[in-house]
Amino acid sequence: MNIALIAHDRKKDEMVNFVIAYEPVFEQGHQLFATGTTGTRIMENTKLRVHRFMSGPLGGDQQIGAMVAANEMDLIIFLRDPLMAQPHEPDITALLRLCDVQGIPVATNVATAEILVKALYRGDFAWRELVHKYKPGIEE
Ligand SMILES: O=C(CO)COP(=O)(O)O
Repeated sequence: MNIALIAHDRKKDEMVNFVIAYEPVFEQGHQLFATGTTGTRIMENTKLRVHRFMSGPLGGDQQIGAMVAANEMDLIIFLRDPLMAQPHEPDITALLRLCDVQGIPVATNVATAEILVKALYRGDFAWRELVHKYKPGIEE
């Protein structure tokens, strides 16, 4: 499963603590992706390997969005800061919109993230493997 982890600045500690708590689940054969600073913080605090895209304000959300558009991202945990405006708000909205276009499970707070990670552990997202297997190639 390809999993994206994204957190705004005032949510980064929460994200790091969350990933530490569920590290045994995340290390079970999943590929982890993150925006730049979030990924760095996770790698500094866990043994997990994370593919880091650009920082969010510089286009990282859009890079993850490109994977979602291609139906290559399976699960997103995006701890947004609901109390601070972000300069790249349009990118954030676009990413969440693409999740709705493709029907990708996305959590925007830690309570929902916990439910999704427990579902991941149970194998509830195994259907996504079929999506990968039968995903049509790029049309001519
Ligand atoms: O801004 C972000 C998501 O919108 C997060 O970016 P960073 O992980 O680089 O701080």
